[in-house]
Amino acid sequence: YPPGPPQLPVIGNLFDLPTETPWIKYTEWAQQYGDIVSLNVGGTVIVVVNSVQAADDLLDKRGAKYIDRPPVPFFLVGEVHSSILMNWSFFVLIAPYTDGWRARRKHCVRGLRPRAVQQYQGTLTDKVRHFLKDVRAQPDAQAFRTHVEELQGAIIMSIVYGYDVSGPEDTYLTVARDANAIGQRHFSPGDTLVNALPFLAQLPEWLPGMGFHAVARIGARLGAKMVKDPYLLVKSRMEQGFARPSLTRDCLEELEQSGLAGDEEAETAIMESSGSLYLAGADTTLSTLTTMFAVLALHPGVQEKAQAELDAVVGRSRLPDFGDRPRLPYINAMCRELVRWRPVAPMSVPHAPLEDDVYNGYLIPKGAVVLTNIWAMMHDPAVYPDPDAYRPERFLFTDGKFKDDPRLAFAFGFGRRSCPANHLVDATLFIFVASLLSAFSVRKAKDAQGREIPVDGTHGGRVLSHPKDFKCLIVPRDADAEKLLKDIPDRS
Ligand code: HEM
Repeated sequence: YPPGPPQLPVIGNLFDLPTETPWIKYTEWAQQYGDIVSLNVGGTVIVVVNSVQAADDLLDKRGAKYIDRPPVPFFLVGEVHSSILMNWSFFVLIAPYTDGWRARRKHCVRGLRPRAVQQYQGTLTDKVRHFLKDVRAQPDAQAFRTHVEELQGAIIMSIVYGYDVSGPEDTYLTVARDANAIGQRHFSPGDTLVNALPFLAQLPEWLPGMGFHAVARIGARLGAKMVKDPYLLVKSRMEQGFARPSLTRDCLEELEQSGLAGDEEAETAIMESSGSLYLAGADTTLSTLTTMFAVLALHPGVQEKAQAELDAVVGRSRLPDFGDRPRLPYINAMCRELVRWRPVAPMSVPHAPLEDDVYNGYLIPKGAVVLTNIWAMMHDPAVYPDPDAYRPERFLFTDGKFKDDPRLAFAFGFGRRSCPANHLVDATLFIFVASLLSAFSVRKAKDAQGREIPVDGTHGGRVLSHPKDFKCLIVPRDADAEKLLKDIPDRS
């Protein structure tokens, strides 16, 4: 196996396994042991891939081998374990490599490809403008997080189902949010014991510590509802002839054109791939967008440069749109630097090899848990000097033109399980940052004595990274900005 920290008999590295911000410890091990590090936890081999070269060699070039996911017992069903917990086999992100996963992934990729995302630019712009209006109405120092949460929910429901959520208590949104909360709390082995020791699922429920069964039942019910209800809404709207364009509608129309309308298996694949997207996209988007507020509060100079660019290109009499994008290199560079600075999935999502593999003389056994250390790749000082500094200039040429960096695609993973939503995230980030800074300035909040409250730019988390709680002030830039905000039409 690849080198790694020393192991104890039987339990191996059980007590070495980092739980909070594991990417920091994994990066330290990478410095000590090299590009590929291995651990052993009670017989399961964990392989951490720390460099772009090794990740590319293994997960991309040998992608067919690394296409599987290790099981997440709390989420899965009888084929893998003899007991049934949440039964979220619909969830593309965690699904094992099967024909069912392939069909579901195909819809996600198709529905989120660049041409499809272009079709959603109007929706993204509208939703972000409503968000600006919400912030103006309730500029409280911590409420921005709630507004961002509502924004990401509104974007996903609109793109996936052509459905406008009615507000934070919207029925469809509430079900998705509650299901997601259970999913996020039970994903990693450190979150739920049954993930580390799957045999526990077979013990009687009345035993102490078996409370996870009851939670799994709630998760199962919510998951089924989240997948089915909005899908049936789209179907009924299509029958009545007024379904708005959406990922689900497009997939169903394509099915019809290929003569497969009514095919239960094909329709289920569409329903389940759509139902996966809130789970995969909600917290990732939330973390990324809220981090931008920390960046702005911490870097007033960056904010000023961005606003100067917006004023020169867009002016003060309208809000920006996607047509402005090619002339806003600094805003584009800010978005790229955000993805690099605080990668939201720092250890990606584990892959699992379908068969034994050998790399540089080391064995990576079938069924190992293969983690990709995206954090180390995005913070490699040889590529990004002073990596913990937020510096958009990394992505600009000396003449100020935008300098793209293909390495940033790796923030969305590698190989055949890579994130299908990278174009959507890119578009969302751009319109979000450009619109926000046209209307508002973000500053550190002040305490009762008028002293600035420090903003902690570091992140916490286990699987996803998220900014630690912080406060900030979001104030309209001036009278022009107030007018722009007032002119945003109310939600229809
Ligand atoms: C900043 C935002 C996001 C980041 C950084 C991100 C990153 C990732 C990463 C690292 C993976 C695992 C890749 C791998 O296994 O190699 C992934 C998978 C996935 N992401 Fe994202 N993601 C983001 C937002 C979204 C959004 C908004 C959606 C949906 C609308 C989404 C849908 C998915 C899906 C469906 C998968 C599973 C793919 C599969 O297993 O075949 N992601 N994402």
